[in-house]
Amino acid sequence: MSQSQKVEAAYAIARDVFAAAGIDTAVALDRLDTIPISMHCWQGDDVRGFENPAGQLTGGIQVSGNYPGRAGTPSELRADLDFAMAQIPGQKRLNLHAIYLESDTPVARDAIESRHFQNWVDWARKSQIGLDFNPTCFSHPLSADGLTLSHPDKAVRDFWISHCKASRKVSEYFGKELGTPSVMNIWVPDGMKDLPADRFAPRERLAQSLDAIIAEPISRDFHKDAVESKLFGIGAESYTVGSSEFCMGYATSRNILLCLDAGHFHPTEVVSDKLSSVLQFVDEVLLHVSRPVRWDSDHVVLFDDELQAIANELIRGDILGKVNIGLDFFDASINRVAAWVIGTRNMRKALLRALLEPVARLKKAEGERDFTTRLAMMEEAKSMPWSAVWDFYCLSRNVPVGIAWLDEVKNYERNVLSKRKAA
Ligand SMILES: C[C@H](O)[C@H](O)[C@@H](O)C(=O)CO
Ligand SMILES: [Mn+2]
Repeated sequence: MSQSQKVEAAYAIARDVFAAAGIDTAVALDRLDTIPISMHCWQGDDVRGFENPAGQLTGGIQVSGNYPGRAGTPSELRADLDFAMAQIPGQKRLNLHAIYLESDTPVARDAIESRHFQNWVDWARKSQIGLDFNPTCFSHPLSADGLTLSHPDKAVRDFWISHCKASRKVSEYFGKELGTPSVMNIWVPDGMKDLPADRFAPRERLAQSLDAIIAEPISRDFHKDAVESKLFGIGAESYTVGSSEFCMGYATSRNILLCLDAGHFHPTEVVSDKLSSVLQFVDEVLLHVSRPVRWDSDHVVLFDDELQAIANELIRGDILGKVNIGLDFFDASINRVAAWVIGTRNMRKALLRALLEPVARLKKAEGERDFTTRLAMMEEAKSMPWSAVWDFYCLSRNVPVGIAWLDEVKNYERNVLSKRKAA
């Protein structure tokens, strides 16, 4: 029996097991195909971008590791993305930051235009994927004291307001060109290392700046605004201007998207439990699926309990139409392409498992207050043969089955990454 035949035979058995539990695996796989996952460009080059790649990463985030083979040019980054995406089944998008612009001459952040991203748009069109966007409010001299949109100096605030306004235009362009709205997420690092004497004024200024940014209406057919909260950053341990309450209140009152980053909350809080709360008050959410290890460390997403809980919420709550799935991690201690593949395949795998859950039966048991049945079914679902369905999914979507993708990545490392000049 060939490897493919073994995968198909295992799938045939699994399909019958799931059918007996009332689940149609073919329907689940078709649905899985349509769920976009927005991969973040910044895993490929340690959040350097092409504006000033030699500059320092600031804003209280940090990439550690020096694994060889980092993408040093836009073409290298796109080649790495092409390669990574070919190892991952299902619909993908790409999430770009403003510092990934391309220009022969220096471009100030407040002067970025859609033409600086034309190569990305052409690439996305060819790859048949949508683009998402982010203004970059860090790694810049005018963010050096840790404040941007909430800065007390109006000139500094105005600079970042202009950058975010220009970014909205780029985002709108993406949506118009690619026929799928671009979600533009505003995250600012603003905060203070030590106890502030005035917690009010910076938040008041941040709200005013954001109001100025989103003042011009842009059709949601092309562009969607989101704000991302955070608990703390390096150098902003005592106070974060864009806290969870701030962003939740802002997104709710201005009718924009709220971005929930899995690493941006107190250690015992989980994003999976927040979705059903925040969606009572905002009509759309952006997820930054990440993995905090003791702090907002942005480790590669694992196939762990919280990832599964997030995926289960998306399916059990029937909220896929309201939640944009994005990833946010950056690890330079391992092969960066492998990091994308591991994290994104894990997200997709968790979605598959969630789609194979007997949701109707679970809800029925709960409705009848039969919590014994609910718990028993949830536990049995874990050992259902979902992995045979996953292997078949990969096989039928022409991506490597099991760990076969690692051989591909190792070859790519040998033939491409190891020959790179980028330090
Ligand atoms: C690079 C991203 O914009 C950044 O990771 C942001 O989303 C964040 O999570 C900061 O901690
Ligand atoms: Mn994030």
